[in-house]
Amino acid sequence: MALLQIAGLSKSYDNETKVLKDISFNVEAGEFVSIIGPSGAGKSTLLRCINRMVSISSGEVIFDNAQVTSMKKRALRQLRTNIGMVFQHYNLVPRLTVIENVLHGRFGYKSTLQGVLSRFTEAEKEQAFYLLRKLGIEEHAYKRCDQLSGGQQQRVGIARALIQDPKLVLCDEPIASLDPNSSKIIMDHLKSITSELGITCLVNLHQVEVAQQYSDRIIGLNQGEVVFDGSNYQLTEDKINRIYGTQVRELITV
Ligand SMILES: Nc1ncnc2c1ncn2[C@@H]1O[C@H](COP(=O)(O)OP(=O)(O)OP(=O)(O)O)[C@@H](O)[C@H]1O
Repeated sequence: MALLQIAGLSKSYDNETKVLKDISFNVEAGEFVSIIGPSGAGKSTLLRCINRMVSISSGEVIFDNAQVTSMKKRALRQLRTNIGMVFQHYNLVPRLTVIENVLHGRFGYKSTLQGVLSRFTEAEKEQAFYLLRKLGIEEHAYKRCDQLSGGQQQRVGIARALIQDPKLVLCDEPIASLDPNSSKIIMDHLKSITSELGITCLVNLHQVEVAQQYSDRIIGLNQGEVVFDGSNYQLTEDKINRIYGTQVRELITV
């Protein structure tokens, strides 16, 4: 069975306008899937429905055989432990050190008291350093996060997601705030999460060509609907036009 199954998913924030309309697709374990589409197409909302950061208006999201749509508190906590999230603006605690931010990824496994006291095991600390080494930022472990560049901060965000030991990592425009060099470093790391660690990745992207370069599969959203679902080779100019409408030329040449 697919790791993630989405069937007939619709979302409205105001009970009037549907931001997502009858979305259906599956993601297999070990896939690297990009979601592309113009601004406002519903890409972030879709990711937020998957980990229930927003409620689902109708339809089904099934993750790892569990029905996400109806999950209550305890089940949601478990879900979010299994799903790591990487954000455009990193969502780190700026005044805390890199290593502290990474260890925050373990909070889902702790009791409230352990969390408040920041009690982490030696194995968790070793794993945090291992991940920082893998991501090439171990030397910054004791620096405050706000002393790091954007690209370095995003690598901290990736380490924090990975230390959760997730089955799926959701990335919401992970390179939208980064220069081309840092973007490449981040995309290479995200790709290796799937190719080396076997963790499934679902990545929202603005840049078509980045999606084409890195993805096993691309899903195109337009006005809340899936208008393309296929491989890079199937994403012809016609299909890109269907996804972006008239904005296509501008976006492709960015
Ligand atoms: N919390 C919210 N409350 C009300 N409307 C929202 C909320 N979040 C998003 N929307 C609306 O839902 C629609 C889809 O937004 P969403 O952020 O999911 O699109 P997106 O494809 O990720 O866009 P972008 O690429 O610009 O981030 C937009 O019209 C947006 O204004």
